Amino acid sequence: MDDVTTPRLAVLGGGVMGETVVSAALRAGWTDEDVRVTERSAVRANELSERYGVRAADGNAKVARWADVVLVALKPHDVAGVLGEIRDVLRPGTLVVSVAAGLTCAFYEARLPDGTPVVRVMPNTPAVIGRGASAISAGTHAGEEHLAVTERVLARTGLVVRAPEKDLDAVTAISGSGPAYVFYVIDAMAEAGVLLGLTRDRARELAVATVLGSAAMVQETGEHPVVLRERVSSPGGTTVAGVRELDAHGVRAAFIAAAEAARDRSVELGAQ
Ligand SMILES: NC(=O)C1=CN([C@@H]2O[C@H](COP(=O)(O)OP(=O)(O)OC[C@H]3O[C@@H](n4cnc5c(N)ncnc54)[C@H](OP(=O)(O)O)[C@@H]3O)[C@@H](O)[C@H]2O)C=CC1
Ligand SMILES: O=C(O)[C@@H]1CCC=N1
Repeated sequence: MDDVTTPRLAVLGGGVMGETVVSAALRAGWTDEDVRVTERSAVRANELSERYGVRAADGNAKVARWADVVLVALKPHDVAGVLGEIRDVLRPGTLVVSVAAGLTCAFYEARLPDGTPVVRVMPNTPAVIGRGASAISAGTHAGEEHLAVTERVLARTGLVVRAPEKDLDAVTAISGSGPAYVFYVIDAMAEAGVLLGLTRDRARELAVATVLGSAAMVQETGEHPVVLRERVSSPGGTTVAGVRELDAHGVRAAFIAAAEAARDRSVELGAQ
């Protein structure tokens, strides 16, 4: 594997995240000849093949032998079995990239040939529209070139940051699972609008635009969210009345508890 040619990319598991990676790699310059995906279900394999023009008919071992980069997008409890299928066919130097929640680089290194470079990634689903946030960490045998290749694969998914592996369970809790929290907030705001008499479509349109605009405002102004919140809150006005209810209902504490629970679950998934 080198940095100049496009490495052959095998995605093991063509579910939500596997498909996201396939589509991002194709947008980043990989041709459909240079990407293969594996799937348990033939129906799903056909669907991916028709949608992206990539080969999806082979098993994990055949595809892993062919690849320069093997990206594991299986559910965490399926990974150990598949590593058993591919460990004896990997060519020396093949990079293994994992997006599986909780599973450490050491988990892979213990199940793959000595010296296998491993990079652990925690992406999120907005990657599918190029607006994701991912953190990547190198395993014991992965160096700068392996991180760089991983960044090339993820180049069209959105933000990609490098992080020490000890942070990855926290990253999983915040940005990995985070889109679900934000979708939850959007749904709750829209539902509130319906309660107050807006049509469902209008309420959702306003909730989405408000979340998008507010996130963009934090990013573009560089201001602290508290400062921006205070700027919305006119003295004696509507916003302080609303925010007082969020405090009274423990919404901040609920977000912290959600993040801790997600972090703990990530640690638990990695302890198999
Ligand atoms: N969804 C998300 O937002 C994120 C997910 N991740 C991680 O990505 C990984 C995949 O998650 P996600 O895409 O949501 O899950 P999915 O269930 O959608 O994808 C996994 C896919 O792998 C298939 N599969 C199972 N066993 C095999 C096998 N032996 N060979 C080939 N394919 C197989 C599954 O088929 P079948 O359904 O038939 O079992 C399924 O289609 C997880 O480890 C998760 O932690 C990370 C960040 C975000
Ligand atoms: O829910 C999960 O386990 C995966 C990992 C982060 C987002 N989805």
